[in-house]
This record gives sequence, structure tokens and C-alpha cells, in this order.
Amino acid sequence: MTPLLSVRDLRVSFALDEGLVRAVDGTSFDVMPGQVLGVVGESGCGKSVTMRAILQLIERPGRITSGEIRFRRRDGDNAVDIARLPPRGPEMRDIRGGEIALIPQEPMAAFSPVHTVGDQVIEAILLHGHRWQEGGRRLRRAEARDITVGLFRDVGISMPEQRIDAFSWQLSGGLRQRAMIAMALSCKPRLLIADEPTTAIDVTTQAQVLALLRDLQARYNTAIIFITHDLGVIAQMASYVVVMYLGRVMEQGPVDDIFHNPRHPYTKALLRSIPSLHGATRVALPVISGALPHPFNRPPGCPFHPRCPDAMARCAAAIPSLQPVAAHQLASCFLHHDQAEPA
Ligand SMILES: Nc1ncnc2c1ncn2[C@@H]1O[C@H](COP(=O)(O)OP(=O)(O)OP(=O)(O)O)[C@@H](O)[C@H]1O
Repeated sequence: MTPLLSVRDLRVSFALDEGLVRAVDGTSFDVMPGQVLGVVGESGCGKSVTMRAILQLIERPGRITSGEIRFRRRDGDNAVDIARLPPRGPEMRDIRGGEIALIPQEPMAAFSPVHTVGDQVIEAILLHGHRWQEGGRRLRRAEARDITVGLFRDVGISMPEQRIDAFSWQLSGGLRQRAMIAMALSCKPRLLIADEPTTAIDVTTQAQVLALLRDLQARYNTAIIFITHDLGVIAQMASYVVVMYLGRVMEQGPVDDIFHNPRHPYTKALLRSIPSLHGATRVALPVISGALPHPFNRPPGCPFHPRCPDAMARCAAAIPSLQPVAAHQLASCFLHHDQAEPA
């Protein structure tokens, strides 16, 4: 199968007065059509910056310094390299919101407080109206309103006819996140990026929003990149997992292989840190020894080696590349390079 999205050796840096932050430092992964890809890693490992790069939303002084983000457009035979597109150009504007949609962590910030949520979804539908029409006719506002009511109903908002006339600040956190998902679906995306979409809502509502995303993915066959620092959520949502640390992919593979046969010491440490699902509170346990290095002081060699229980001399000297360690599993770790090398 041909990937819908193919990220190759992506690098994103922020040139600050204090120094250069290499937020994404050679990340590679693919997303297949209709796949739910989980991207996991501790806070600050570059998950959000990678996703913002895919949408060409990196704010100054950040910039994509190298790499490819190849995306197969709805009507295109060949993939377009998003990394080469001008961020504010017409093609990028058409892709952003038209083919790739983002569900942010905190929808309060994404909705304008001065327009109703319904009006904002209606505007988005009118902007990308050609996705909803037969034969190129302009969509009328009343039709866009009907579509919005249908979307609100699809995402499980009761009394959608009334709720579309609410302002975002009048809705509960859970309803606001559902309205944001309706907004993201308004362009019939082929790829949905959900950036910790349940961070700002309570645990019961979290479970409902996760179930909703699973249901929507099955119904529309939308590919989803699901970002989280919670492996428990990955287990429920994803079929394939990318594990990131300090802007690099440490390991990737099918969810069962990552959970039952993790190869990278960082993945193993993350798995040990899964909070108890049965506990009253879900507090991450500090079982990964050592702290995340300061962004200006990246360690040389493998970025995880100062915290790694299995580190060897060569881990400080060179960066291991991402290599196959099993049929569908890749890891960037010298422990496995040795096995891969011929005797
Ligand atoms: N606007 C910015 N200016 C400077 N540095 C930034 C900026 N945005 C992100 N960074 C840096 O890039 C690195 C990666 O950040 P990113 O937000 O992608 O991490 P993350 O894995 O998404 O974390 P979280 O789980 O907390 O959202 C961090 O070191 C962060 O400090």
C-alpha cells in the first residue's frame, strides 16, 4: 500500500538568542490511508512541532531546515512535498483544513470567542464547500448550516440545532472538544491530527471522545495521527506506534509488537511508566531515571544514552540509525545494530 503521508529525515530548529533548539532532529515515519498512528513520548520530545511542521504552522524563529513531508493529495497522482510549499501559499491553505485537519489540545484557544461555534463551522464548510457539492455549484449558507447540524449530531452533541448557536465559552469542555472534532470533519479530511485531544477534559468525557474518534475513523476511513504521552491511550486507539525522544524516532512498529516485545530501552522505560488504569488518579511514575536534557544541551550520540541502563561507549560517539529489528518493527539502538550486522 502507498503511504498517505511520508515524513523523511525531518529537521525543525528554533534559532533563539540563547542557542539553537533542534526540536525535531531527523524524524521519519509513514501514515497509511485509514491508519491510526500513535505518536508517543515525554513532554518536549518534539511531537507537537512535528505535527505543526506537517501543517506548515511552525512559528518564527522556528523553521524546517531539511527533510521531506510527502503527502498524497486527494486528486493528485504524485505526492506533494509539504516541506517545500510556502506556508501561506494557496496550495498549503487548501491542504491545511481542506485535507489535513488538526484537533488541538485545548479547543478553547482554537475557537473565536466572538462568533458562535456553528458560524465558525459553517464558514469552514463554505470555504472548502466544493468538498460537499455535486457538480461545482456554490453551497448556500442554509445548506452549510444543515451540514453543520448533521456534523454536530454525528459527533454526539445532543440538541444540535440549538447548540450550534452557542459560543465556545458557553459549552462544557467535552462539548467544546466535540464541536472541535465537528470543525475538523467539516473539510472531510483524509488525515486528522489529534494532539492530546483529551488533555483538557475529565476522565469520563475522555473515554467518550476516544470512542467517538474510533467510531469516526471506522465510518469515514480517515487516517489519524494520535499524539499522546499516555501509552494507555495508545493501546486503545492506535494500530501502529511511533516512539519519539528528543526530536528523533527511537522505535516504531505495530502496537502489539511495541507493547509485548519492545526493543529500545527508551520504549521499555516508557512502558514501565504506564500509570495504573485502576488507580484513583493517573499520575505518571518517575521510573525513567534522569531528567530530559535541557533543549540547548543535546547529548552527543544517541540522545537517550545519558539515561539509558544499557548504554555502551559507542552510544555517546555516534547516532544509531533507525533499522529493522523484526518484520514490521524498527529501532534506533546500537544493541540491535550489532544483531543486524553480519557475523
Ligand atoms: N515556539 C518555540 N520556540 C522555541 N522552542 C520551541 C518552540 N516550540 C517548541 N519548542 C521546543 O521544541 C521542543 C519540542 O517541543 P514540542 O512542543 O514539540 O514537544 P511535545 O513532545 O509536543 O511536548 P508536549 O507533550 O508537552 O506537548 C521543546 O524543547 C520545546 O521547548
